[in-house]
Amino acid sequence: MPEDKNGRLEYQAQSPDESALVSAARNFGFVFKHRTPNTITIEIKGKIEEYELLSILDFNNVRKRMSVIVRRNNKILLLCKGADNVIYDRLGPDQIELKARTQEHLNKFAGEGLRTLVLAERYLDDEFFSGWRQRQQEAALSMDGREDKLGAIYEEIECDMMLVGVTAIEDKLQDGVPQTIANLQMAGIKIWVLTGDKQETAINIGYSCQLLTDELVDVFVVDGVTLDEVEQQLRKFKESIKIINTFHPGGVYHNNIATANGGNSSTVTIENLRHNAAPPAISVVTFSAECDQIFDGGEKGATGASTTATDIEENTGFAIVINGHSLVHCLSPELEDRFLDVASNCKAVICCRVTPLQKAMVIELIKRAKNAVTLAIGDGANDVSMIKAAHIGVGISGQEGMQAVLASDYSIAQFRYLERLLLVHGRWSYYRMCKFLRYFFYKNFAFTLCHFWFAFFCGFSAQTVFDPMFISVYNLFYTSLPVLALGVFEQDVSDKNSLEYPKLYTPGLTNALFNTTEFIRSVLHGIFSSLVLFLIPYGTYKDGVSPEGYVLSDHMLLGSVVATILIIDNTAQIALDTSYWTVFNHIMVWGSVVTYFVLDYFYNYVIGGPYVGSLTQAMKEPTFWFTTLISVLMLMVPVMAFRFYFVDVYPSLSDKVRLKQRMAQIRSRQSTDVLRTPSARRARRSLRSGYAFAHQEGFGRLITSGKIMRKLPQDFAFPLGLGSSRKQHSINHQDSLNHSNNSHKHQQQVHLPGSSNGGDASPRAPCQDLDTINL
Ligand SMILES: Nc1ncnc2c1ncn2[C@@H]1O[C@H](COP(=O)(O)OP(=O)(O)OP(=O)(O)O)[C@@H](O)[C@H]1O
Ligand SMILES: [Mg+2]
Repeated sequence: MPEDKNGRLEYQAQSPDESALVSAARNFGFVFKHRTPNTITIEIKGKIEEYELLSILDFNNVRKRMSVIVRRNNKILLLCKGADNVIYDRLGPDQIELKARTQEHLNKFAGEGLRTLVLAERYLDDEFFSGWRQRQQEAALSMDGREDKLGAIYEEIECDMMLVGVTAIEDKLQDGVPQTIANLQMAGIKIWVLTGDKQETAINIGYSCQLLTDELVDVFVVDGVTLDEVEQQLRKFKESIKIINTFHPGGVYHNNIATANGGNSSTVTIENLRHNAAPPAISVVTFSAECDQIFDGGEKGATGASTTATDIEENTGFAIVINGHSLVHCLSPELEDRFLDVASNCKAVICCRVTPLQKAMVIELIKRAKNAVTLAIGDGANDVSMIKAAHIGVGISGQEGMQAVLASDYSIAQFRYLERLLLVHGRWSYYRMCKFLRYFFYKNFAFTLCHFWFAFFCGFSAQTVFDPMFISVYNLFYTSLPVLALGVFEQDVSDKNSLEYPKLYTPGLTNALFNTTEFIRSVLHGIFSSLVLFLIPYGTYKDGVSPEGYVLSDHMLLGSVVATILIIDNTAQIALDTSYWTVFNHIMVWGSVVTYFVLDYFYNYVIGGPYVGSLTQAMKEPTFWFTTLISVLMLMVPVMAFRFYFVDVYPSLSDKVRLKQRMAQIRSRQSTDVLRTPSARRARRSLRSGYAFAHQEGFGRLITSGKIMRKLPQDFAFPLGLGSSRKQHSINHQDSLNHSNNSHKHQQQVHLPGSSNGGDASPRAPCQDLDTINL
């Protein structure tokens, strides 16, 4: 539809291709002026021409073409545009030379990454057309199988056409696509591109978004027409992979050894990388982070998650490009295993000329056969089925309309925001959820099992150790909000660092933060806590008498004391777990303890609960305070020792990044608020000497000066203070190894072909080496 905007014609089109074409024609002096339901008016070099519009043969993704039938000067003309292979199959005879020349142009355009459309025309005689129209109207009115019937009728008329020519439209990548893909790959996510474009265009896009690189050993192209051909091609590729793996043990084979995965997985699918301001989005990317299955025969080693990611990224191996007609066979039950086997060995998978249904089928296959978590991202109506099929559907709102957005779970405005969605929000969400769960199990086991131990001392009489009111509101009032605040606000590293170190994402892929082991650990921790919580007060108060001669060994007093220590322990525990303190966390955590005492008083004294006076009496005696202190120390010291040991000796990437973040904070705080006081100067001096030391010996000795120790969060101060320089050496060694790999990679990235096509001149270099975290 042409629209007059301030004297200039603007076009509203169903597809951005079309608006680009009519705009270009307008700029060359062929203006699409006006349109009514039955007429089209154009202006050719100032001369008005009017066409009668007889019929529109709509586009769909199966037909991959569309036509209009128009009449002018009593001649009926069919004009058709569509995908090259589809139009070529429907051309009349005797155009061999024209076809060959056009094919050359097509290849050239597609090789440059342009979206091509082939145009053709056919003059129709009146009689044939009226007969056809009759049939078309009948088919259009039929109640069942209308689509198929119309398809067959369209087929009748869209044949014997004359080739007119070919158009090519630049479909620019959106900003930041190569960078986003690189970072997501580094995060251990596997990417598949599913596009309706032709093979050459798809490969070119693959290069410009750096999914395909010159580092690849081989790019396999599957274009077989029959099942046998496709099978043979797949078999051949499998052989090549085997041979190369044998001869390049440092390459892909290396991955086989090092990939470690808990058997779970995650796959992600993506669509549309194109620029909003440019013609339409065409690419679909599928991600899969199935580390253990990606590499054939990969042994499950004992390596950690970050190692897995390193190995994935080092896999320069293979890429596979599959054509739509071959994909049909690849998705058949006979070949799907073989197909997945080869695809899993490839760093990049690109499927071209794929129909919307096939996009969904690919995802279904990955979900089913790989047991992977999939994410699909796309912007067009042709991505809707894929977005619906994937576990997580992301729609990009852009020029291709809102269908994808409406079908999706998340919608974003640009492809590059996916990085933040996954690496920041996705990661935080997982981290929060796991911490929440671990704490939740812990606190409930610690609470519940006190009754179990008490059963041994109350003759299994089913008497409860706590006040029934306490039991009812323990989870509701005293311990729910702190863990909720943790579940909402917690973050181990900042968003900036999450993006800077994509490998921080990998624990999620391997379910490292909450799994059976973690569950058992929480339960054991709960059991241990409940033992201390019950037995220490029990031992203390068993035959207890106060100095004034009051008997302290009664059930209610014991119950009150255990409950109080339990609440204090829960609070201390969540305070230790919280690494990101907001004002809400403070209110919830400390407020919970205060609430406990206030409610206990209110319930017993004001409402008149049965435990009136028990806690008050206990609190009057030093015994209570010592018991509380000893119990809390016994509960917290082992936990802290255990955590500090691991943070210090086996720091995860997240620990290291947190430390770096913390140091940066201290530095900026040092330089701003307390600059001029003598103590600040001393602190800075010690910080500096700490740094000097840290550079030589790792960060182990950094915290030896008291000033800094107070500034670090508790879970860092101790481990660092206790740090052994021996271990730090090994960490540094590992870092330097990573560094050498990484600098090698960066060097290679400079030479990537098509990086200039990315529309992303100064991408943020993916920073994934651990040694940047050096102090
Ligand atoms: N409006 C149209 N008119 C005629 N042909 C079209 C039109 N839109 C697309 N085509 C042809 O049909 C093919 C398939 O289109 P489809 O929408 O499935 O995928 P795409 O837009 O090329 O890619 P993507 O899957 O990345 O969106 C296109 O490559 C193009 O050749
Ligand atoms: Mg499209």
